[in-house]
Amino acid sequence: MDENSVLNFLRDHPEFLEDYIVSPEVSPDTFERWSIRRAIKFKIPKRPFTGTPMAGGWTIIPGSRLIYETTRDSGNFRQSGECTRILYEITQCCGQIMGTNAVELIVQNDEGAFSCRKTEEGELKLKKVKNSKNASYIQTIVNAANQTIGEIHFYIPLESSEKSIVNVVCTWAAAANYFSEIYNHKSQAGPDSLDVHENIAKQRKLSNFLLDVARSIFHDIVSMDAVIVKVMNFAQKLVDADRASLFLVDSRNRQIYARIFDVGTGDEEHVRVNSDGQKEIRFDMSKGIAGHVASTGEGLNIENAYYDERFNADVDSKTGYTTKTILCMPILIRGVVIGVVQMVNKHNGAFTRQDEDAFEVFAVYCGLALHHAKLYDKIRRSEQKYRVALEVLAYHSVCNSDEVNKLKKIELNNRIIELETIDFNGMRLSELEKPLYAVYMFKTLFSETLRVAYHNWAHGWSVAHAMFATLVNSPEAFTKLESLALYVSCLCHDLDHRGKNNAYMKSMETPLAAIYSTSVMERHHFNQTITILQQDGHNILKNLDPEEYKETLSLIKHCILATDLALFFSNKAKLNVILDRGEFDFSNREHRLLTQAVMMTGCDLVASAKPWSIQTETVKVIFEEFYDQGDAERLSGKEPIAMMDRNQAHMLPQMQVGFMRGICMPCYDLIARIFPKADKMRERCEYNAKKWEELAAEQKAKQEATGSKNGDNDS
Ligand SMILES: Nc1nc2c(ncn2[C@@H]2O[C@@H]3COP(=O)(O)O[C@H]3[C@H]2O)c(=O)[nH]1
Repeated sequence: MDENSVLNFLRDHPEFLEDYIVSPEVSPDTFERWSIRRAIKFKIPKRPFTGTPMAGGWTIIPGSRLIYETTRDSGNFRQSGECTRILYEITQCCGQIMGTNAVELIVQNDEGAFSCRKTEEGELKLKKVKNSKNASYIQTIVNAANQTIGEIHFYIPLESSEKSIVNVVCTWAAAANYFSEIYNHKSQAGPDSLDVHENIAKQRKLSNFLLDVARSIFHDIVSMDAVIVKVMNFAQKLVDADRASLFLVDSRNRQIYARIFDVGTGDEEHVRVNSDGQKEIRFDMSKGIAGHVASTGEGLNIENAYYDERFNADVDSKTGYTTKTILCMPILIRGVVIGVVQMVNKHNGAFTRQDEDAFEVFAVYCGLALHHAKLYDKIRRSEQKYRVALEVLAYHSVCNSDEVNKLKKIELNNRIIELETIDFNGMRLSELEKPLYAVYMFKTLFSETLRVAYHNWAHGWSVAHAMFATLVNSPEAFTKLESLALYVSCLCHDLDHRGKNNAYMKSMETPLAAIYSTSVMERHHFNQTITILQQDGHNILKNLDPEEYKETLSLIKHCILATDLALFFSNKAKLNVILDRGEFDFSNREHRLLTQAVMMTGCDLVASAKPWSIQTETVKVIFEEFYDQGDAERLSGKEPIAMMDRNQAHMLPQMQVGFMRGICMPCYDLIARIFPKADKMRERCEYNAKKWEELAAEQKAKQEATGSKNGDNDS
């Protein structure tokens, strides 16, 4: 058959030709190449956009839905090709919109340009482009890193309006592709853009998390340690570290201590939260990577800790853990380093630049949480102080001097009989008499129950008197300011005492115990002293110059706090050692302060050095107060100590022996070593101690004779 007869046959039998063309004999590539050649040859006019299925069974779905579905599914595509497939679909979409097949996708990568075609099985095949055909119009598609990731070659001329349609579609496609890659942080456009996407995906996770942290800080007001642990835990996972810890700066001692340590070991967050930086992990700021960052305020990324001379290996030796890589950032509040956060041992390799960037953001959030914690504590403390101030105000509301003078002039009988009947006419009382009668009725009803039996003004006076008697007999011992501080401290050392001791304040979680963590009552007494000094007409120190004023206040604080018996034992021990070594020197500031402290205790316990009759009378009221405290403790379900338990009253002499021998005698022995003239107190205390021992012995004998615990016959 010659060429003509073949052509005639094919013309007469079109189905034969079509069957051949659509048979496996002709590959899709060949078919597509033919269709492109045909379009070029005949400049086939564009068919109106009909929305009908095109070659390959691909149906136009208007606009973004197509892009959405393609990019949404891109997450399920294999690593290689999901970007190419999106570009291929977009190319087909653009061809459809332009009503032509004469479009071809060319993808670019490091190896050059490739033409992209679809096989019958729907696989995309890339074929290296040897010589580019002269396309009528080329639409480029770029990624977030502004790199060309593909070109759509049109082999038919496009109007400018058509070009802008194609441009819009491709721009959206690129954006959709970009976000689909970010969401799956995968990319075909080469390592750089992978970094970009990887990093942006991380940033997206980071910003979502930090938003969550901010929400928990400002909305849930959960414990700040919980927030910080949450932040640390996420940071540790984000930078893929094995351990994380938070160190706080103790600027007074130039040390840092672990507030949160070992975050991230095991499933649950194994966290040790030290509210006040207990001993476990604490070291000088001059040591360690943490110390260096805390001192310099600059972050460090250490690849091998043991090769870095700044590294503090002591902690490893304590914990048995081996540190290799460290990422450490300072936490700053208003430019001041308050702590450092540390990530330790990245699971693969060293911490990266991205880890540093992400972690820097975390350091800010840790600072935010810590700052908030401080503010929150401050608010809580000032709230407690406010409550105490209200209590004190209620207790000591001040009336003016004019009212006081008028009230003094009004004489009331010890007992006002007519008040005890309903018929009494209160209307006839003056404005001044009413409060006076109210106080009379209060005292008549409650004076025996509500007054503070021992820690009242009489005690303050007696302690001040003891200090006066000591100072007046040793005038050269202290400076004027020291003597002033000592005397004023004695007067004020138990201001606003409530008849309860520090142990009670703590166990009952009172507002005062919430404000002061140590020497609760003594700090309150000092605070009350300051409050009085700050009231108009009450500042007896106002004539001192600023330096003297400051020195005197500091001495008053030292003296009042020294009346906390818990501090006496260490003061006594230190001073005895100095005296035993013959090193005591009155010109030494430390020695003077210790002497003042022990003198405060000596004056505070002066009842034990008074004549026996006064000692027994005083002890009576002391134990009245103790038993009231014991009753209050029992009411709240707590067992009082024997000394405060009125059911153990028979043990009083025995307890007095313990108190005199264990505390009072050592105190007066020590004072007599420094002030020989004060030996009188020691002698009197020794006498009283012996008297209590006799009473204790009698009590014991009675107990044995009667078999009853308190020696009474009716056991
Ligand atoms: N057992 C006992 N305690 C005393 C005696 N004198 C003072 N105290 C206690 O010693 C404490 C010293 O400090 P405070 O004045 O706060 O409270 C005082 C009492 O609790 C005493 O004679 N016997």
